[in-house]
Amino acid sequence: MASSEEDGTVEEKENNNKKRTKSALITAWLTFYNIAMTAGWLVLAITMMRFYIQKGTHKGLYRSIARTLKFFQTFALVEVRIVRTSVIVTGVQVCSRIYMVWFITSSIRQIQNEESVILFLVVWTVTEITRYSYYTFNLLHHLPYFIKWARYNFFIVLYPLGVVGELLTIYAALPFVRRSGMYSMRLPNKYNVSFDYYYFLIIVMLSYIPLFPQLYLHMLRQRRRVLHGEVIVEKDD
Ligand SMILES: CCCCCCCCCCCCC[C@@H](O)CC(=O)SCCNC(=O)CCNC(=O)[C@H](O)C(C)(C)COP(=O)(O)OP(=O)(O)OC[C@H]1O[C@@H](n2cnc3c(N)ncnc32)[C@H](O)[C@@H]1OP(=O)(O)O
Repeated sequence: MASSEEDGTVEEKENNNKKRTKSALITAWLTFYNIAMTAGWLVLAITMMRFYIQKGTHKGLYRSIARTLKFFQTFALVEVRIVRTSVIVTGVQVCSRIYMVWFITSSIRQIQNEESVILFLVVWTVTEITRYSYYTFNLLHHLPYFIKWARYNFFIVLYPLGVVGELLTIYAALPFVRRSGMYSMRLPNKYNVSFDYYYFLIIVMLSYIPLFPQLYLHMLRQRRRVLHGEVIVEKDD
Protein backbone atom coordinates (compact mmCIF):
# COMPACT_ATOMS: atom_id res chain seq x y z
CA MET A 1 0.00 0.00 0.00
CA ALA A 2 2.69 2.39 1.08
CA SER A 3 4.75 1.53 -1.97
CA SER A 4 1.83 2.16 -4.38
CA GLU A 5 1.25 5.58 -2.71
CA GLU A 6 4.95 6.34 -3.15
CA ASP A 7 4.71 5.16 -6.78
CA GLY A 8 1.73 7.47 -7.25
CA THR A 9 3.72 10.38 -5.86
CA VAL A 10 6.70 9.64 -8.08
CA GLU A 11 4.40 9.33 -11.08
CA GLU A 12 2.66 12.60 -10.19
CA LYS A 13 6.02 14.34 -9.84
CA GLU A 14 7.15 12.98 -13.21
CA ASN A 15 3.90 14.10 -14.83
CA ASN A 16 4.24 17.55 -13.30
CA ASN A 17 7.83 17.80 -14.50
CA LYS A 18 6.77 16.75 -18.01
CA LYS A 19 3.96 19.35 -17.97
CA ARG A 20 6.36 22.07 -16.77
CA THR A 21 8.92 21.21 -19.47
CA LYS A 22 6.21 21.19 -22.15
CA SER A 23 4.82 24.51 -20.97
CA ALA A 24 8.33 26.05 -20.85
CA LEU A 25 9.01 24.84 -24.39
CA ILE A 26 5.70 26.27 -25.65
CA THR A 27 6.42 29.61 -23.94
CA ALA A 28 9.93 29.70 -25.42
CA TRP A 29 8.60 28.90 -28.89
CA LEU A 30 5.80 31.51 -28.60
CA THR A 31 8.27 34.15 -27.39
CA PHE A 32 10.57 33.43 -30.34
CA TYR A 33 7.60 33.43 -32.72
CA ASN A 34 6.23 36.75 -31.44
CA ILE A 35 9.66 38.43 -31.53
CA ALA A 36 10.15 37.22 -35.12
CA MET A 37 6.69 38.47 -36.13
CA THR A 38 7.21 41.87 -34.47
CA ALA A 39 10.54 42.17 -36.30
CA GLY A 40 8.94 41.12 -39.60
CA TRP A 41 6.19 43.73 -39.40
CA LEU A 42 8.74 46.36 -38.30
CA VAL A 43 10.81 45.56 -41.39
CA LEU A 44 7.64 46.02 -43.48
CA ALA A 45 6.91 49.37 -41.81
CA ILE A 46 10.46 50.63 -42.38
CA THR A 47 10.52 49.40 -46.00
CA MET A 48 7.22 51.16 -46.73
CA MET A 49 8.37 54.41 -45.13
CA ARG A 50 11.71 54.33 -46.95
CA PHE A 51 9.97 53.62 -50.26
CA TYR A 52 7.60 56.55 -49.82
CA ILE A 53 10.35 58.95 -48.68
CA GLN A 54 12.65 57.99 -51.56
CA LYS A 55 10.08 57.80 -54.39
CA GLY A 56 7.52 60.32 -53.17
CA THR A 57 4.68 58.06 -54.38
CA HIS A 58 2.89 54.90 -53.28
CA LYS A 59 3.03 53.51 -56.82
CA GLY A 60 5.20 50.39 -56.85
CA LEU A 61 5.15 50.13 -53.05
CA TYR A 62 3.13 46.92 -52.96
CA ARG A 63 5.50 45.19 -55.40
CA SER A 64 8.46 46.19 -53.26
CA ILE A 65 7.07 44.55 -50.12
CA ALA A 66 4.96 41.72 -51.59
CA ARG A 67 7.37 38.88 -50.76
CA THR A 68 7.97 39.93 -47.17
CA LEU A 69 4.26 40.56 -46.65
CA LYS A 70 3.31 37.16 -48.06
CA PHE A 71 5.84 35.46 -45.83
CA PHE A 72 4.86 37.07 -42.53
CA GLN A 73 1.12 37.10 -43.16
CA THR A 74 1.14 33.43 -44.19
CA PHE A 75 3.29 32.48 -41.21
CA ALA A 76 0.47 33.72 -38.94
CA LEU A 77 -1.29 30.43 -39.81
CA VAL A 78 0.66 28.71 -37.04
CA GLU A 79 -1.27 30.83 -34.53
CA VAL A 80 -4.60 29.25 -35.40
CA ARG A 81 -3.99 26.15 -33.28
CA ILE A 82 -1.29 27.09 -30.80
CA VAL A 83 -2.96 29.89 -28.87
CA ARG A 84 -5.89 29.64 -26.45
CA THR A 85 -8.15 31.83 -28.59
CA SER A 86 -11.11 30.33 -30.49
CA VAL A 87 -10.01 28.51 -33.65
CA ILE A 88 -12.93 30.03 -35.55
CA VAL A 89 -12.15 33.64 -34.55
CA THR A 90 -8.42 33.33 -35.26
CA GLY A 91 -9.06 31.21 -38.36
CA VAL A 92 -11.41 33.74 -39.98
CA GLN A 93 -9.04 36.61 -39.18
CA VAL A 94 -5.87 34.90 -40.42
CA CYS A 95 -7.42 33.19 -43.48
CA SER A 96 -9.17 36.34 -44.70
CA ARG A 97 -5.85 38.21 -44.57
CA ILE A 98 -3.96 35.43 -46.36
CA TYR A 99 -6.70 35.33 -48.97
CA MET A 100 -6.48 39.10 -49.39
CA VAL A 101 -2.71 38.92 -49.94
CA TRP A 102 -2.42 35.85 -52.18
CA PHE A 103 -5.65 35.66 -54.16
CA ILE A 104 -6.47 39.32 -54.57
CA THR A 105 -3.67 41.84 -54.21
CA SER A 106 -0.75 39.68 -55.35
CA SER A 107 -2.76 37.98 -58.10
CA ILE A 108 -4.15 41.13 -59.71
CA ARG A 109 -1.26 43.42 -60.65
CA GLN A 110 -3.61 46.16 -61.92
CA ILE A 111 -4.95 46.94 -58.44
CA GLN A 112 -1.65 47.00 -56.56
CA ASN A 113 -1.32 50.78 -56.83
CA GLU A 114 -4.79 51.53 -55.45
CA GLU A 115 -4.85 53.84 -52.39
CA SER A 116 -7.03 51.25 -50.64
CA VAL A 117 -4.12 48.78 -50.71
CA ILE A 118 -1.93 51.30 -48.89
CA LEU A 119 -4.76 51.88 -46.42
CA PHE A 120 -5.04 48.24 -45.36
CA LEU A 121 -1.25 47.77 -45.45
CA VAL A 122 -0.64 50.68 -43.06
CA VAL A 123 -3.49 49.57 -40.79
CA TRP A 124 -2.34 45.92 -40.70
CA THR A 125 1.25 46.98 -40.03
CA VAL A 126 0.40 49.23 -37.06
CA THR A 127 -1.92 46.53 -35.69
CA GLU A 128 0.57 43.70 -35.98
CA ILE A 129 3.53 45.60 -34.51
CA THR A 130 1.34 46.47 -31.52
CA ARG A 131 -0.20 42.98 -31.23
CA TYR A 132 2.99 40.93 -31.47
CA SER A 133 4.95 43.25 -29.19
CA TYR A 134 2.06 42.96 -26.69
CA TYR A 135 2.30 39.14 -26.73
CA THR A 136 6.11 39.24 -26.48
CA PHE A 137 6.24 41.58 -23.46
CA ASN A 138 3.33 39.70 -21.89
CA LEU A 139 5.15 36.37 -22.18
CA LEU A 140 8.27 37.98 -20.69
CA HIS A 141 6.15 39.38 -17.81
CA HIS A 142 7.31 42.94 -18.55
CA LEU A 143 4.34 44.52 -20.27
CA PRO A 144 4.46 48.34 -20.49
CA TYR A 145 0.97 49.78 -19.91
CA PHE A 146 0.97 51.84 -23.12
CA ILE A 147 1.44 48.70 -25.24
CA LYS A 148 -1.45 47.00 -23.42
CA TRP A 149 -3.52 50.17 -23.88
CA ALA A 150 -2.61 50.38 -27.58
CA ARG A 151 -3.40 46.67 -28.17
CA TYR A 152 -6.90 47.05 -26.75
CA ASN A 153 -7.75 50.55 -28.06
CA PHE A 154 -6.17 51.00 -31.51
CA PHE A 155 -8.40 48.29 -33.00
CA ILE A 156 -11.53 50.38 -32.30
CA VAL A 157 -10.54 52.65 -35.20
CA LEU A 158 -8.09 50.43 -37.11
CA TYR A 159 -10.39 47.43 -37.55
CA PRO A 160 -13.11 49.34 -39.48
CA LEU A 161 -10.42 51.21 -41.45
CA GLY A 162 -8.80 47.91 -42.41
CA VAL A 163 -12.15 46.54 -43.53
CA VAL A 164 -12.76 49.64 -45.68
CA GLY A 165 -9.32 49.21 -47.29
CA GLU A 166 -9.91 45.51 -47.96
CA LEU A 167 -13.43 45.95 -49.35
CA LEU A 168 -12.41 48.83 -51.63
CA THR A 169 -9.52 46.72 -52.93
CA ILE A 170 -11.80 43.76 -53.72
CA TYR A 171 -14.25 46.15 -55.35
CA ALA A 172 -11.44 47.58 -57.51
CA ALA A 173 -10.52 44.03 -58.54
CA LEU A 174 -13.99 43.14 -59.84
CA PRO A 175 -13.70 44.59 -63.39
CA PHE A 176 -10.30 42.93 -63.96
CA VAL A 177 -11.57 39.60 -62.71
CA ARG A 178 -14.64 39.79 -64.91
CA ARG A 179 -12.61 40.74 -68.00
CA SER A 180 -9.86 38.16 -67.53
CA GLY A 181 -12.01 35.30 -66.25
CA MET A 182 -9.21 34.45 -63.82
CA TYR A 183 -9.62 31.51 -61.43
CA SER A 184 -12.93 30.74 -63.18
CA MET A 185 -14.15 27.58 -64.89
CA ARG A 186 -16.63 27.82 -67.70
CA LEU A 187 -18.81 25.01 -69.01
CA PRO A 188 -18.35 22.79 -70.89
CA ASN A 189 -15.30 21.22 -69.24
CA LYS A 190 -14.29 17.66 -68.40
CA TYR A 191 -15.31 18.06 -64.74
CA ASN A 192 -18.72 19.46 -65.65
CA VAL A 193 -18.26 22.16 -63.01
CA SER A 194 -18.60 25.90 -63.41
CA PHE A 195 -17.08 28.50 -61.10
CA ASP A 196 -17.08 32.26 -61.51
CA TYR A 197 -14.46 34.06 -59.43
CA TYR A 198 -16.25 37.38 -60.04
CA TYR A 199 -19.34 36.21 -58.16
CA PHE A 200 -17.17 34.49 -55.58
CA LEU A 201 -15.57 37.88 -54.82
CA ILE A 202 -19.00 39.42 -54.40
CA ILE A 203 -19.86 36.65 -51.91
CA VAL A 204 -16.59 37.32 -50.06
CA MET A 205 -17.49 41.02 -49.82
CA LEU A 206 -20.97 40.15 -48.52
CA SER A 207 -19.52 37.73 -45.97
CA TYR A 208 -17.93 40.70 -44.16
CA ILE A 209 -21.45 41.70 -43.07
CA PRO A 210 -22.03 38.73 -40.73
CA LEU A 211 -18.37 37.97 -39.93
CA PHE A 212 -16.75 41.31 -39.18
CA PRO A 213 -19.16 42.31 -36.35
CA GLN A 214 -18.34 39.02 -34.61
CA LEU A 215 -14.60 39.70 -34.75
CA TYR A 216 -15.12 43.27 -33.60
CA LEU A 217 -17.38 42.21 -30.71
CA HIS A 218 -14.84 39.56 -29.74
CA MET A 219 -12.16 42.26 -29.48
CA LEU A 220 -14.48 44.52 -27.47
CA ARG A 221 -15.00 41.63 -25.03
CA GLN A 222 -11.25 41.02 -24.85
CA ARG A 223 -10.81 44.74 -24.16
CA ARG A 224 -13.29 44.67 -21.28
CA ARG A 225 -11.61 41.57 -19.87
CA VAL A 226 -8.01 42.81 -20.10
CA LEU A 227 -8.41 46.55 -19.43
CA HIS A 228 -11.36 46.46 -17.03
CA GLY A 229 -10.95 43.01 -15.49
CA GLU A 230 -14.42 41.80 -16.46
CA VAL A 231 -14.99 38.04 -16.38
CA ILE A 232 -16.17 36.98 -19.81
CA VAL A 233 -17.55 33.54 -20.56
CA GLU A 234 -16.92 32.67 -24.24
CA LYS A 235 -18.70 29.85 -26.02
CA ASP A 236 -16.47 26.92 -27.09
CA ASP A 237 -15.96 26.23 -30.81
C1 LIG B 1 -11.39 32.01 -48.29
C2 LIG B 1 -12.26 33.18 -48.33
C3 LIG B 1 -12.04 34.11 -47.20
C4 LIG B 1 -13.28 34.85 -46.90
C5 LIG B 1 -13.05 36.02 -46.05
C6 LIG B 1 -14.26 36.46 -45.36
C7 LIG B 1 -14.10 37.79 -44.74
C8 LIG B 1 -14.34 37.79 -43.30
C9 LIG B 1 -14.30 39.12 -42.66
C10 LIG B 1 -13.05 39.29 -41.88
C11 LIG B 1 -12.76 40.71 -41.61
C12 LIG B 1 -11.31 40.85 -41.23
C13 LIG B 1 -10.85 42.21 -41.44
C14 LIG B 1 -9.44 42.40 -40.99
O1 LIG B 1 -8.55 41.70 -41.83
C15 LIG B 1 -9.14 43.84 -40.94
C16 LIG B 1 -8.00 44.13 -40.02
O2 LIG B 1 -7.41 43.32 -39.37
S1 LIG B 1 -7.63 45.72 -39.92
C17 LIG B 1 -6.43 45.88 -38.62
C18 LIG B 1 -7.05 45.95 -37.26
N1 LIG B 1 -7.19 44.65 -36.83
C19 LIG B 1 -7.14 44.29 -35.56
O3 LIG B 1 -7.03 45.07 -34.66
C20 LIG B 1 -7.18 42.84 -35.39
C21 LIG B 1 -7.74 42.48 -34.12
N2 LIG B 1 -7.83 41.06 -34.17
C22 LIG B 1 -6.99 40.27 -33.47
O4 LIG B 1 -6.22 40.68 -32.72
C23 LIG B 1 -6.98 38.79 -33.67
O5 LIG B 1 -6.68 38.57 -34.97
C24 LIG B 1 -8.20 38.04 -33.23
C25 LIG B 1 -8.01 36.58 -33.58
C26 LIG B 1 -9.40 38.58 -33.96
C27 LIG B 1 -8.44 38.19 -31.76
O6 LIG B 1 -7.40 37.99 -31.03
P1 LIG B 1 -7.36 37.11 -29.70
O7 LIG B 1 -8.61 36.47 -29.32
O8 LIG B 1 -6.18 36.20 -29.88
O9 LIG B 1 -7.21 38.18 -28.59
P2 LIG B 1 -6.06 38.45 -27.59
O10 LIG B 1 -4.95 39.13 -28.28
O11 LIG B 1 -6.70 39.17 -26.49
O12 LIG B 1 -5.53 37.00 -27.14
C28 LIG B 1 -6.29 36.10 -26.36
C29 LIG B 1 -5.37 35.17 -25.57
O13 LIG B 1 -4.52 34.44 -26.47
C30 LIG B 1 -3.17 34.80 -26.25
N3 LIG B 1 -2.52 34.87 -27.55
C31 LIG B 1 -3.07 35.13 -28.73
N4 LIG B 1 -2.15 35.14 -29.69
C32 LIG B 1 -0.96 34.91 -29.08
C33 LIG B 1 0.37 34.82 -29.53
N5 LIG B 1 0.70 35.00 -30.81
N6 LIG B 1 1.33 34.56 -28.61
C34 LIG B 1 1.04 34.40 -27.31
N7 LIG B 1 -0.22 34.48 -26.81
C35 LIG B 1 -1.20 34.73 -27.70
C36 LIG B 1 -3.22 36.13 -25.59
O14 LIG B 1 -2.11 36.44 -24.83
C37 LIG B 1 -4.45 35.98 -24.72
O15 LIG B 1 -4.10 35.23 -23.58
P3 LIG B 1 -4.82 35.47 -22.18
O16 LIG B 1 -6.20 34.93 -22.35
O17 LIG B 1 -4.02 34.70 -21.18
O18 LIG B 1 -4.80 36.94 -21.94
